[in-house]
Amino acid sequence: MKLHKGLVAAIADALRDIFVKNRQADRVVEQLLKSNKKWGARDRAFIAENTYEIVRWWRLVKYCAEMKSASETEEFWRLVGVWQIIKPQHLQKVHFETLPDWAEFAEIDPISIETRYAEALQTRKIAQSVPDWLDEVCEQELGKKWDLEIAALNVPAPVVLRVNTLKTSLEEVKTILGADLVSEVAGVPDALVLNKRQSMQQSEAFKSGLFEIQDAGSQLIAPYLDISSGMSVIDACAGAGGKSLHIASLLQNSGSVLAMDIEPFKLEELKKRAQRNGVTNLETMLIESEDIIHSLSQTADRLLLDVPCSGLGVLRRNPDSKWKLKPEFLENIRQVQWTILSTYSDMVKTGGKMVYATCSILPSESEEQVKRFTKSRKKQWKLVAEHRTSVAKDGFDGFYMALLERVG
Ligand SMILES: C[S@@+](CC[C@H](N)C(=O)[O-])C[C@H]1O[C@@H](n2cnc3c(N)ncnc32)[C@H](O)[C@@H]1O
Repeated sequence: MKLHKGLVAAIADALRDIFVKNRQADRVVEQLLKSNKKWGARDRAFIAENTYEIVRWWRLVKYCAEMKSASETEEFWRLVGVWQIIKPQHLQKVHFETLPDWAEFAEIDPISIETRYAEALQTRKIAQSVPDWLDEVCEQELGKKWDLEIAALNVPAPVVLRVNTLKTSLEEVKTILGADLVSEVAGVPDALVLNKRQSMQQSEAFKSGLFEIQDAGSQLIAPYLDISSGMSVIDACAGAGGKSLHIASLLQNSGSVLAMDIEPFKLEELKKRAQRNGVTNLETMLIESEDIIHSLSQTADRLLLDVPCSGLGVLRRNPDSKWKLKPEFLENIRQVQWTILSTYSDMVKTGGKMVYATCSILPSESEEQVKRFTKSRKKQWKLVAEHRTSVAKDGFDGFYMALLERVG
């Protein structure tokens, strides 16, 4: 592949938006590709791939370029050039022979970059591209496991579909998409993984609600609630409803799903998705104050608390969150998780069950919160089971789920 100035300019602009204007990487790439219809499929793939790669390996690329930070367009051009030099070794991808002889790349010395790259590999936080504070927190909480986990979290994730059993079956979706293009996932009955990455949102099958895009680890959470037909289920941190829709399909539209959140725009998106999915047993409710929670005391057979978290378990899908996450956020979010767990749990009927879930690899957001909860509510709650998925261990995003029963 030959480097073209137009493509490098596009990647440099995207990086500037992400790192200087602090915009979300997936939005930036989506908007960039939409606004330039003249690029062909290969160009689009090149821009998206290289932008995400540089975001993922940001610290490593800057180290090799001997740059502390970047804010000017020419600095982003240089970083794109430096990435082209280290990429073949780093990702074992054959790319192109030499960097073009452009004025924008005049300051790049391939030999010193190779030397810096070899040095970088000696230090995990540079080689794996993580901020100092995050490397410390994860090492402290995970010990040796952190080495394997961060290496796996730096590999792009596959595209996984959840077949919507309200409308179709796994076999039917396999036939529609082509049985040789998808694979089943052991232990996750509605999941199909695409053998080759591609966007599915424009397909007719998606638009008619035959499947949703949802990681296999995430697909284990709704079934963990141990749902039976006719139950009333509350999903109290429903967001745009990935798991609410799954709950509705497990109920086969019987009983009820109450999807709650503090963000109205997420619930609006959920309503559209529910319609596309053929869901008829779901209502949404905006949490405007804690009074709403108290008014629902002892009403749910099942409660899902898919709490807000660091998102460290889904880093391979959102590599920019490595740079956007801050220690203060982590501290604050643990407090929010605790408040949700200790107050919202009251919505469960005695004899009912709840799942507390995070997409975090950190015990402090997960196991430790549940331990603290069961210890302080010994007479009311008992832990039935807990489970973790891990990119390093099973190839799924890093989710934690605990099933608890209300006994008093
Ligand atoms: C991990 S996300 C949920 C993802 C969603 N369950 C899904 O499957 O797509 C956490 C959600 O909690 C919501 N949230 C944050 N604080 C909350 C609170 N105090 N009460 C309820 N929801 C809250 C956020 O708006 C966010 O949508």
